[in-house]
Amino acid sequence: MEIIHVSAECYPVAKAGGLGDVVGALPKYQNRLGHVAKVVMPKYKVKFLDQNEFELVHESATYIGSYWFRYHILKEKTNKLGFDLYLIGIDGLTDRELIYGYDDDSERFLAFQIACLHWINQWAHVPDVVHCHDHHTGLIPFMMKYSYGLSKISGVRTVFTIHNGQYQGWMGWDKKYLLPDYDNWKGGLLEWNHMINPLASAVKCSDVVTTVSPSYMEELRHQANGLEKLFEYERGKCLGILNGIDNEYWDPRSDAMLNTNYDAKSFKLGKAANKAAICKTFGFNEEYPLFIFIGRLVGEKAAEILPESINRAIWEHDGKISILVLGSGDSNLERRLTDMKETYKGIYNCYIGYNESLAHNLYAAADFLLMPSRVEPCGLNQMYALRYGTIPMVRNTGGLKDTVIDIGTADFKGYGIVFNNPTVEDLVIAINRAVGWYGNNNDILEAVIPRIMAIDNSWERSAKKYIDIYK
Ligand SMILES: Nc1ncnc2c1ncn2[C@@H]1O[C@H](COP(=O)(O)OP(=O)(O)O[C@H]2O[C@H](CO)[C@@H](O)[C@H](O)[C@H]2O)[C@@H](O)[C@H]1O
Repeated sequence: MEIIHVSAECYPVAKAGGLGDVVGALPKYQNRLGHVAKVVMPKYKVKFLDQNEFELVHESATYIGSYWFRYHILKEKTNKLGFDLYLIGIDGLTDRELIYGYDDDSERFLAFQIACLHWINQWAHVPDVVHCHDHHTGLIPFMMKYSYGLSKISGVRTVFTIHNGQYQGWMGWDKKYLLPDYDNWKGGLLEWNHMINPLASAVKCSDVVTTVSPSYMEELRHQANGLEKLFEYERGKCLGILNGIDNEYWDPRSDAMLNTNYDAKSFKLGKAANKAAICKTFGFNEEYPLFIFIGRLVGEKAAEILPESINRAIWEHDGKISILVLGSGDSNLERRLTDMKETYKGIYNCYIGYNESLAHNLYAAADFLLMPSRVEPCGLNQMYALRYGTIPMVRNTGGLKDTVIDIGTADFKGYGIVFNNPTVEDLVIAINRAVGWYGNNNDILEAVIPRIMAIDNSWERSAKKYIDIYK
């Protein structure tokens, strides 16, 4: 089967979060199952472009509204990612340093989607499946089915995966004229609540809609930033498939970014060495339990409860804990987290920004990972933490619910700390449990760590499930 993944992110080319991880791994595992999975994404101004070799495979021009634009397609030459990677370059629109955050993001991603389909429509053959990810590619299923100029691919099956249903790509109807001419009777399929809503349109027009965990699929029927009724109505074609992780890339035995590599046998020394290095860098006491938070500093991650929770936890434990935050997002929150560094020198620290290598070292060094998420479609951090022998502390929601079992349940088969509300109270109580565990029950911790490191959350199983739905 030939599968075309279309996405705004793909690690290691360009990543802002978990979407990049998934699109950088899933196609590789699908290829190993004997299929031909390819990735098409915008050509941003990123280091990956300069550090790798590409060949020009296509050049053409088409319209966005009445504006005629040229585009070109580069293919990475060596297949080093385990799949064919195609970058669509549109001068003035895709060639930016950041993936998102520009005033003309709607036009940028719309032009990317139009160019992508314009290209595929010119192939001598048609692919079996076009698999779109998140709202940046959400207008593709509609355009494939109803744009007059794309009739050659109108019968190709489409799958749409929701990694984050909070962002929907809303745009006003004034932008309707930017889409290639389509059957006007079908215009309602673009709309939700008087706006063009790419995510809603993809849910309506795709053959199958997936979310990245079964629990999140359930939750969307009750909480979907305005689309609850749509998910209820379309439930027949929606299903949740839990994300996997790339076990080869996220492997403490061979991870080249780590200070010290280790496995389930040498974890005690290995994690201690990594912890010592991080404690030295951030000025912490190695004796105390190290808590980390990694992620976007936004409401979905309940990041705004961090400052008060950190305050409270530090006071309750008399400063005998270490807490490190790695993330970026809301600028007020960034400032608050930065200001607190001075007050809690040696106890709390933060790194505001994106740092892939630091993230790897933190998963390896920490004792506990904090994930109080308000909404978590799947969550990869908790799975990386498990793989690196770090105990996840998660709110009971979405994919976190599907991947972490509380240590206090299920005949001691659990391995994490689970709490119910994204509140300061619940997070501090969870931290109290963790500190108690760390101080008094070190034997239990030592028994749990090799067990969590052996949990298989790899992509193999989920990659097969996607193939089944394509079939
Ligand atoms: N400042 C920083 N520096 C370095 N690395 C950082 C970082 N901030 C985040 N990361 C990394 O980005 C990834 C975050 O992935 P998540 O899946 O936890 O969240 P995200 O909300 O981005 O993804 C969305 O899509 C994914 C994929 O489907 C879902 O799992 C998730 O629930 C959904 O919200 C991890 O690899 C993490 O290490």
